[in-house]
Amino acid sequence: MSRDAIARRADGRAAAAGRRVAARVSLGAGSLLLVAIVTTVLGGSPPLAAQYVPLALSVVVLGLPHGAVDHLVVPRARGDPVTRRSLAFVGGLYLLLGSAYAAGWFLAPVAAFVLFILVTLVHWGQGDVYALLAFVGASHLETRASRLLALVVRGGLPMLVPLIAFPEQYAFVAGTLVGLFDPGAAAALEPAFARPVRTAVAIGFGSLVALSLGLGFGRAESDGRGPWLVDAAETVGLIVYFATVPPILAIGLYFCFWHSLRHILRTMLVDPVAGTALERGAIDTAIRRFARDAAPLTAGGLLVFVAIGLAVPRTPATVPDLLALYLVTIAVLTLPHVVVVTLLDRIQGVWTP
Ligand SMILES: CC1=C(/C=C/C(C)=C/C=C/C(C)=C/C=O)C(C)(C)CCC1
Ligand SMILES: [Fe+2]
Repeated sequence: MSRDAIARRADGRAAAAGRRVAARVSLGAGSLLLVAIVTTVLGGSPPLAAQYVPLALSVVVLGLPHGAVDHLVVPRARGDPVTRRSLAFVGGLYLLLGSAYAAGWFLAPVAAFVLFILVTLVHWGQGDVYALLAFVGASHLETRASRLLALVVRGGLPMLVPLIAFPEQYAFVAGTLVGLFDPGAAAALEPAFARPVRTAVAIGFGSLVALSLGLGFGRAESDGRGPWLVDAAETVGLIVYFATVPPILAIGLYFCFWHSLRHILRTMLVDPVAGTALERGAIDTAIRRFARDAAPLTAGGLLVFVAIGLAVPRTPATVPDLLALYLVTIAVLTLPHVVVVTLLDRIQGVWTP
């Protein structure tokens, strides 16, 4: 075997070792959500003040930082150096898309909110499709159509199950976001929370979940149903989770310990320094490297939070208002983040089986 071929094989083994560590970390953190289910079922809903804690923590822990390495991931995934040009591209993307969408919140807050839910559905779904392929080895998602269906299912879990199970809290949070810009406008969303709409969503989305898991079961090799079983267990687990844990708490924990953690592991795997550390199981080294990379633009994200807070017509004063302001900040930052992650998907062949 040539020296190149030996190096490639060693590379492949190392990458597989890194993905195994990522799989273990993400599954371990996922079981935190199980704890939240058990606590809620046994002890009832935690007090409202406590429900805000994970979202508040996500400002500095996992949540906001997960997108703060967007300026580094594309060149790293390509094996290219980070250049002034690549930085300017991501900077320009954030400036253009972010400010256009921020303007949209002022001009048409109801439409901006609906777009936020749709973008989150797509983005959280795309993140899970990557994790299913790279961490779980989901060979049952072998066609692009099956991956698209998995995207809708995985993204629909956090965005649609709370709508079906907790319409009042959903409407309340929607009202605070829209109300930051136009207190009278939130009434336009009311029909979305009516029982017939929720029933239709439950039937439609439930059918998609059944279709996705059913087709996957048919495609999974009979000798290796493991990845399908993980997919099915995660899907059912997340349905139970979002149907029982109150949504502000449920989404706060999910954002940190599911979506952001999985994406952070993905960014570590494309980074030579953090990736090598993960392969050796040196998770602390990988975390320190990530924290250093993400710190400056996490602070940048906080500036966006302050800027939007100063610009909204009514100064946010209550905890729900601050949460609304934070979610609008996330919305504005997420749109360009989705473009970066979609580029990453392309480089990593997530949509080209
Ligand atoms: C908190 C919360 C909601 C919305 C949260 C959203 C939409 C979060 C999006 C986060 C993103 C896009 C993070 C980036 O990866 C709902 C569903 C209205 C229900 C009530 C609680
Ligand atoms: Fe993300």
